Amino acid sequence: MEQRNEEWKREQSRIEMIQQVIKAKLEKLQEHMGGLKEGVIELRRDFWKDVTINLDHPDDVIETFTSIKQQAELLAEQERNHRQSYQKVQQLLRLNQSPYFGRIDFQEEGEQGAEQIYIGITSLMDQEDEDFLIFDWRAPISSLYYDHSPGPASYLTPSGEIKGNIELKRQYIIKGSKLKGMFDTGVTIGDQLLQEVLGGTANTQMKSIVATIQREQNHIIRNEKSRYLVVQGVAGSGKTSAALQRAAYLLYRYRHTLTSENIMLFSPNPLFNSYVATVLPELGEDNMVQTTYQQYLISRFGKGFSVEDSYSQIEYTLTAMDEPEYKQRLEGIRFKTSVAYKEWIDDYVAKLSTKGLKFKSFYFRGELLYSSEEIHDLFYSFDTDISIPNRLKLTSEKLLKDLSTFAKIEREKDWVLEEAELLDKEDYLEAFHQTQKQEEDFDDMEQEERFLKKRIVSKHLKSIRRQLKGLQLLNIEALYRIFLLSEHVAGPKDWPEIYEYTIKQIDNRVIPYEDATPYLYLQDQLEGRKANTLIRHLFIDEAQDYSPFQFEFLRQQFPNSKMTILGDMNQAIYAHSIHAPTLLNAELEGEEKIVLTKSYRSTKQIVEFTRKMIAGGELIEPFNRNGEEPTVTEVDNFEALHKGIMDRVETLQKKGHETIAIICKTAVESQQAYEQLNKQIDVRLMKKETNAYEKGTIILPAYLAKGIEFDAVIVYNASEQQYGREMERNLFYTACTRAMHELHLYSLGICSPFISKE
Ligand SMILES: Nc1ncnc2c1ncn2[C@@H]1O[C@H](COP(=O)(O)OP(=O)(O)OP(=O)(O)O)[C@@H](O)[C@H]1O
Repeated sequence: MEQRNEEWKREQSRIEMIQQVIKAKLEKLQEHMGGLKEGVIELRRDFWKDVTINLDHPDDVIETFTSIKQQAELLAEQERNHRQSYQKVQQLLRLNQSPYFGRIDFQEEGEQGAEQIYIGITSLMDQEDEDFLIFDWRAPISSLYYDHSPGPASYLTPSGEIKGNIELKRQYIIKGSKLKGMFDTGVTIGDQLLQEVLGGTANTQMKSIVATIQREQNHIIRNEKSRYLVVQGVAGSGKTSAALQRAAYLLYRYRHTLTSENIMLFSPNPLFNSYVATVLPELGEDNMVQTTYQQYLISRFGKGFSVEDSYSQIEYTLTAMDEPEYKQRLEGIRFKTSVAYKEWIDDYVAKLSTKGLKFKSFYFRGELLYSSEEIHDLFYSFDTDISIPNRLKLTSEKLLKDLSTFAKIEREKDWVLEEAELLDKEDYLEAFHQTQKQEEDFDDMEQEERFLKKRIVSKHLKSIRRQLKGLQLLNIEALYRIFLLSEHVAGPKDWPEIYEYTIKQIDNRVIPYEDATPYLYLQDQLEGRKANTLIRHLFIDEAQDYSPFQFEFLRQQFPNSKMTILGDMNQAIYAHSIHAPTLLNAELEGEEKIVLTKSYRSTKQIVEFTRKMIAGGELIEPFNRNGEEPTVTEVDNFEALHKGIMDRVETLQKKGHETIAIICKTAVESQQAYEQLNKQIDVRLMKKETNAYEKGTIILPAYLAKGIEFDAVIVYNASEQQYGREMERNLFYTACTRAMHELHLYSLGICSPFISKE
């Protein structure tokens, strides 16, 4: 005890020493920044004073230009300096609150004595900038802390492996610069600390887990070799957490070549996007680019079509079982997301190389300029060995050349002069300015008129030019329609009904969700891929929801990206992904697979209850945190259902649970539940457009709860009727696994067969 007290005092005084260092560094930085700020202000104010402007001779112009450039560079440099110092201040302030969370004493082979390595969210040097007082958690040596227990250990550095012995491994809880807890740990990273973290209340924003990263998660975070890193992890195993810390790791590891703009996250919905958006800033990094697949599709389609959203598709598959075309729609969804459908498109594209492409016609002021037949003939006049996109390029180039000649002739026509007379004052003014810029010695009036005529014709040709330059010559919609109707090798039995449904939707300017990817894929095959080369690392969360076709599409869109693909087959909830191949189980060349089986989110009782709902669930290992047994209550009318739920909400609130989710199967059910419950308790309804939520009691459909967690979950109606079909199993499992501390199920009539009666 005595010894422990001594240790405690020693650690507390080290924290105080660190505080002193931080204080001194902050003072120095603030002084420096004050100077910088004044410098920037002064530079901005006197910018023009310090440049000599002389435009009399070409030499003077060059000199003036150089002088402005130098001044601008100086200003940019000072501003950059200021920004960097500001970031340093932020980091120091963060460190001041909680300087580190871990320590290892490492005796390196061949060295005298063990070195004490303190680990925090960022590094700190001593006053003299000679030794590290704190190591960044992402530094090579810090991996010792995550990967090893006391005893022989090694870590990798860019110049090779370093071996040695860990003599001590310690964890700290430091709040407001005070030591609140200290544990010497064994095999896993601080069961005790993890207990404490996981036992806390749910947050409306995800938290970073750097202090308690587990060994298997550390492998995901630090993996650098694989082109595709695929993580199959059970519900609550920390996939999303690992992904976010991995992004922070990559930004650190490749800090000279990679920025947050080069990393992109595809997440399941906007709500999830905002839920995870604070993790990277908490770690002192800028957030990465975040999107959803739906947003990506919409950005590609533009205004021409409205793209059915994935949730409308789910709502349909979960509610429309009694409709006559239901079976065919489902069959259509499964087929159109498969690789077989992609192969149909590939065959079609191959045929189009020699004949059959449909082109747009282009009109100028209501009159036909280029007919689709004319463009067709021009296109097929080029050698068929040249790819379709390249022939489109040649066709466009030729048309653009013709267009210039056409424009010159058109400028002399009467309509142009007539239109010129109707121009605004601004147009004239601009024409005047343009004329002033010309060096030729023309009559000004003549110049002005020429300029105006050119401008008028250009304005009318702008849209045509843009389309030609963008190689948008093809009528993709017509081609997709023809494709649907053409002869194919064996496909689904009800193909005619399936394509008729699609055509009906397209007639109404709607692209069914299952057709959106194939449509764009066809377009890209023909027009050439619009590859995004800025993104170097792509994270795909909830990867079980992506079909093999969608993945192929993404791979083409991001050809230079490495990918981290994370998901859980048991949470596949789309009609195309249930018991079907998805991105998660695809065989990818250059992939590495990591399986996570331990669940951290929920109590042991909840994990033991939910794992019986799925095949292979016995492999899921709960983290040892105890709580109450989940409950199942069967009632025989809605009144009793609502009464039971309301009483439960009250009890949960009294116990101090802050986020309580009443999870329904669909949006329709959520709306009905809301209308009933809202009359008596304070609840909020979450819809697909919702992109943030606050603490309190909320009602939402299961598919919107994906990826998120709550203190307590109440399943609104866990009856056999609602969750009885095989395709509803995963949705049910997903809903139940959102609970951290308590799970309660209410059922109108007999409860779902997915609940084990043992
Ligand atoms: N090493 C860890 N230390 C502390 N908390 C952790 C750790 N790993 C996971 N958690 C916590 O467990 C919960 C679940 O993590 P996360 O959401 O990342 O899991 P997931 O695998 O993406 O879950 P799901 O697939 O069910 O959405 C979160 O509250 C997270 O903070």
